[in-house]
Amino acid sequence: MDLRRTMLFMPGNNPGMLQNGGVFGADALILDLEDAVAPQEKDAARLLVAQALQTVDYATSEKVVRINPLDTFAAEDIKAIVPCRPDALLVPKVEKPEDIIEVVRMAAAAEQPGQPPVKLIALLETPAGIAEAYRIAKADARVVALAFGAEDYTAALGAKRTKEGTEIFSARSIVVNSAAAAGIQSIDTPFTDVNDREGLLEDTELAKQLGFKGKLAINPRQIDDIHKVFNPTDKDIDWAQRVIKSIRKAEAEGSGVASLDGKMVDAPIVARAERILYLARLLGLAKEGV
Ligand SMILES: CC(C)(COP(=O)(O)OP(=O)(O)OC[C@H]1O[C@@H](n2cnc3c(N)ncnc32)[C@H](O)[C@@H]1OP(=O)(O)O)[C@@H](O)C(=O)NCCC(=O)NCCSC(=O)C[C@@](O)(CC(=O)O)C(=O)O
Ligand SMILES: [Mg+2]
Repeated sequence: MDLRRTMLFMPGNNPGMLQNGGVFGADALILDLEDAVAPQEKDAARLLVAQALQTVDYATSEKVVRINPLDTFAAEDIKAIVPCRPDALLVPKVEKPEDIIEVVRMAAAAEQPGQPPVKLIALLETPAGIAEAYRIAKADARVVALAFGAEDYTAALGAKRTKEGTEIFSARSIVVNSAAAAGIQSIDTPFTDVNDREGLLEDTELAKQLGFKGKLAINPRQIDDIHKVFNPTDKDIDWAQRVIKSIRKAEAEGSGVASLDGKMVDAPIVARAERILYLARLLGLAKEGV
C-alpha cells in the first residue's frame, strides 16, 4: 500500500516551488496544472511540469500531476505529461465513471513502451461527483484513491463554508465509504488557512476519525502536523500489541473473543490493531517484537 498521508499541491507555473518539492517530506507531491494556474499560463506550466518531472529529484515522494478537466485541456496535459512518467494523475471534477474511462484511454495511448501504467486519483468536488462516488471508484483498476475537494463542492452547492465543516459532513462520509467499498484510499480536502495550526490539527483529526487515509495540503508548513495526526502514537502501538497478545492467548484456549482492560476484543478490533501495527512498521515506528 502506498502512503498518502500528505499530498502537497505545488502550482505548476512556479519554478521555485517545483524545484524545492523534494525537501518537504510529503508522501506525495501534486504538480498542479489546474486551478493554481491562470488560463493564459497553461501552456508554459505544462512545459515546466514536464521538465520538472524529468529533472528534479523528488526523493521518496510520489509524483502526481493534477491535469485540467476533460472539457478543457485534459487531452493536451495527458499527451505532454504521461510520457514524463508521473506516478499518478489527479483528475479534477470527475462526475461519472465514463470520465475515468476516457482518461484511461488517453493515458494508455500516451504511455511509452515498457512504462508502468500511470495510476489515477479521482478528485470529487461537485454534487454529481459525490453522487457517483462508488461507481467512479470502481471505474478502472488504475483508480487508487478518491480525493475530496470541499471548496468547489460547497461553491457548487451554494452552501456556506464553515471551519467546523457541518456542510461537508455527508459528502466526506460518502467519499470515505465509497472508497472503502471499492478497496481504495480516501484523501480529505485541504485546510486552506495556512496560519491556523490549531484549526488544521482539529480538521485533520476529524478527517482521520471519519476514516480518511490522508489529506491534501497547500503549504509545506502543514505537512508535519498532518503526519502527526495520521501516524500511530506510542499509546496506539502499545494498545495494538496488547490486543494481538490477548487474542492469540484466547485463540490458544479455543476462543475467538478476548477481554482487554474490560473491553471485548474480537475480529474487527483485531483488524484495527493490525492496521496500526502495519502502519507503524511502514513508518519505522514499530518497537522491537512488533
Ligand atoms: C497558500 C499560499 C499562498 C501561502 O503562501 P505564503 O507565502 O503565506 O507561504 P509561506 O509559508 O510563507 O511560504 C514559505 C516558503 O514555502 C514556499 N511554499 C509555500 N507554499 C508552497 C507549496 N505549496 N509548494 C512548495 N513551496 C511552497 C514558499 O515559496 C516559501 O519559500 P521561500 O520563498 O523559498 O521561503 C502558498 O502556500 C501556496 O501558493 N500554496 C499552493 C496553493 C495551491 O496550489 N492552490 C491550488 C490547489 S488547492 C485546490 O485546488 C483544492 C481544490 O481543488 C479543492 C476544492 O475544491 O476544495 C480547490 O478547488 O480549491
Ligand atoms: Mg477544485
